[in-house]
Amino acid sequence: MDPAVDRKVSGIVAATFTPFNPDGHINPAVIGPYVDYLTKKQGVTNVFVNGTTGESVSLSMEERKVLAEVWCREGKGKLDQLIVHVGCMSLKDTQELARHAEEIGADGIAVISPSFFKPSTADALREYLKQVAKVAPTLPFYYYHIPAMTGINVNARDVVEGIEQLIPSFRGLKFSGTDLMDFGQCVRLSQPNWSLLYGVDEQLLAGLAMGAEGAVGSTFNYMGCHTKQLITAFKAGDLSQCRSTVICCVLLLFTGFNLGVNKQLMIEVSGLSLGPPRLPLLQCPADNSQAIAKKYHSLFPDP
Ligand SMILES: CC(=O)N[C@H](C=O)[C@@H](O)[C@H](O)[C@H](O)CO
Ligand SMILES: CC(=O)C(=O)O
Repeated sequence: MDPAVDRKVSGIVAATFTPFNPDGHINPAVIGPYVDYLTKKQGVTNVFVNGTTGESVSLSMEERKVLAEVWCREGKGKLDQLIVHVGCMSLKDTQELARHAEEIGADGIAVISPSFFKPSTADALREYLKQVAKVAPTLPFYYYHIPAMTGINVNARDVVEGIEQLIPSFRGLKFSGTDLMDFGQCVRLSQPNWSLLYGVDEQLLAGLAMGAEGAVGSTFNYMGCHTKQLITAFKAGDLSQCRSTVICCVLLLFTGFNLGVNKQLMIEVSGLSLGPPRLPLLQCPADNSQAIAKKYHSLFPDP
């Protein structure tokens, strides 16, 4: 088989949280136990480091490099695929992180659009992505579409159509949008060596129905096992089983869910010392986090 096709990402990919000390510095010492928790307790062997969940845009370049390095080192021999998100506001910084990811042996890079100065057309964004990919040509390249966070009004289908001509290392898309028409068009345009990864966890069933081959998400940090069951049920055509997992996910995330709550829930479920998020995000108040952990345990009882 073509090695690129063989290395396709499928199944679930956990978008990792960044561990901080209470004083606000990154705490890479937690990454070793974090890898063991994901692989042994959640059955998750793919990670997406320094993404939205990892608060990458609130991290310094140096912090992002250290985190990527430690994830690569600790994940060696334990993780199947480690994708590093390298997108920054500046092309130069994004290129620097892309080169760095290649040097440290990551399995792929993903890039979000810059969002302060926004690309006004799909072609502008494609040109930007091309300039990033060309400095790390050996690494599988994924476009990370997340319009609710970037505010970019460019359809993913317009970005990816024919992009393999511009970016030979292009290998797919992480689609964290709710526009399933747009996602469906990406599926239609997909090439055999692309991975189409869906990124709105509470709508994963719809993403799978439209043709997603895998998913990247924050909730797989603590719902990895349940989400794997959902994917198995989907493949077996058991839609009622799929719906019951999805409904639990929707119920859990329905009220007042944000990254601070999400991180605290991971801390409660996993016991890992991930610390508070970084400002401007706020730590979840204790009464709120206990209530959500209780809800989690009632919706997803231990087997
Ligand atoms: C905005 C955001 O962080 N999106 C994540 C991935 O892209 C998702 O995994 C969500 O955290 C998840 O779907 C919960 O809403
Ligand atoms: C969820 C996700 O993919 C991210 O944190 O970037």
